[in-house]
Amino acid sequence: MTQRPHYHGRSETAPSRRTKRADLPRATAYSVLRAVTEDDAYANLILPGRLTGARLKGRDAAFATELAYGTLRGQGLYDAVIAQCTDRPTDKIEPAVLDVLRMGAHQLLHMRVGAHAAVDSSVALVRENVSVGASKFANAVLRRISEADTETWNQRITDGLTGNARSAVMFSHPEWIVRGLRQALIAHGRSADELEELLDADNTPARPALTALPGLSTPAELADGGAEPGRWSPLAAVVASGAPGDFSQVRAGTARVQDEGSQLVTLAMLHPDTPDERWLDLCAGPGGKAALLAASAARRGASLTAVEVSRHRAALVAGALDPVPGDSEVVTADGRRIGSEQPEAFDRVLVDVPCTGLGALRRRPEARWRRRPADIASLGPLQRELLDSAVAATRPGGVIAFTTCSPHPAETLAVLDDVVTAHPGLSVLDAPAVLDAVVGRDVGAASRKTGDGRAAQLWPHLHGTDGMFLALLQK
Ligand SMILES: C[S@@+](CC[C@H](N)C(=O)[O-])C[C@H]1O[C@@H](n2cnc3c(N)ncnc32)[C@H](O)[C@@H]1O
Repeated sequence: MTQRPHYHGRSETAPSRRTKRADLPRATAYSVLRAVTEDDAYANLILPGRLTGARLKGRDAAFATELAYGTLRGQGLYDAVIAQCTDRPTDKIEPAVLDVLRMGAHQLLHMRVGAHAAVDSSVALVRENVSVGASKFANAVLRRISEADTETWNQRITDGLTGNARSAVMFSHPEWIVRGLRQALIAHGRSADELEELLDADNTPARPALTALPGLSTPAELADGGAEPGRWSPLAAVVASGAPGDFSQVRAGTARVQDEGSQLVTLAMLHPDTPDERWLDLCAGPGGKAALLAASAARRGASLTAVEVSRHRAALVAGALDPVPGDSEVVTADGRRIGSEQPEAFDRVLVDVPCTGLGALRRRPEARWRRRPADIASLGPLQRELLDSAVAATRPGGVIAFTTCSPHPAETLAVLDDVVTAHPGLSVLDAPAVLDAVVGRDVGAASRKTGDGRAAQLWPHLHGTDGMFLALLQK
């Protein structure tokens, strides 16, 4: 059994004093957990506003962030621990109390918070937000958790478990996702021995990466503001401390928060040789890749059409394109219709299909608990129809980039195989070689061979990026 803890806090030091009242960082993290549990909120969308609202900065903001995100990621593991400390099944514990217990367990087992501070502040949260009676229950459970160390708890909760079931508890993932990620490693030609490293990477907070939009800002300017160089993308800078909003370029929309994996797959579709007049982004919301495409199109004299079916997300795309000069339009429409409405009209087409997001779990702390196995099957037909539409919308000789932020073979290689079979005129380009050319060195992203080329797969545990999949097709 591995000895390491499986969570890595950005800030593991607590507001230090022993407390009988809930302090502001903990109360803020708790309010985020409640919104996620009660209102299906997305933690990464609401947390920045809650931090600002509570006027938390620096160390306190980092502590609240780690508390909220770490608790959400570790929920499965903490529920297994809590289940051993009470006769009450976790689904019979009042959710407002369970959120505090999970947050307390995170402090006790994976942050360097003293036991008294972790227990007392949690008990205060329950007393202030639920009831005195419930706070006594929380006190008893958390004291029991504090009586053993992390390693002892790891042994207790995995006792008798093997294989995927053990990895699921140990690394706090639903078992069906562990199974899917194991299948993904094997399908893309990697070893299943990497599985625990991959699960561990999902529990490791990612530092935000920025894209300097070509012609509008540069990585060097972002470095002047304190960012560090990116690892792969020629446009990347990494926020080493503080928040992305501290950069004037981010506030102006000339640099954007964007994972390096997303930067690379977007740059890759611009690499193959083909004329540049009209470009299409068929699934554009919220607009990260569209902004990079629009800035690049402006420099090549091309135009961009960004299609998005959701009105709300189309508005986000419009906001992302606003600071970018050049010829771009946002169309609120079903991308499945574009192929028949505008056949053979575009030179470069991006199809960044809706997917389970299993490659981006480290940046979406609660996503692993929201997704269901049925999502994979239900997204399959839409992914194929969007790709078919993209093929129809591409002019002969044009290039299509099929991307997902999931490595699951049912959402990547199986979709690619079906589309290549349905359109015998398509060639599969060597996407890993294109990524190598974009980066200027060996990226090591080769997946398996498909048709006359190869798809590429990036991995959180190998590349430190989201698990982006890329296939490049030429019509
Ligand atoms: C993975 S996201 C795209 C992310 C985007 N490319 C970016 O980098 O910011 C998939 C998007 O496809 C949109 N979508 C879903 N079904 C669609 C359809 N039938 N036509 C067009 N867009 C669709 C979703 O609303 C979602 O915004």
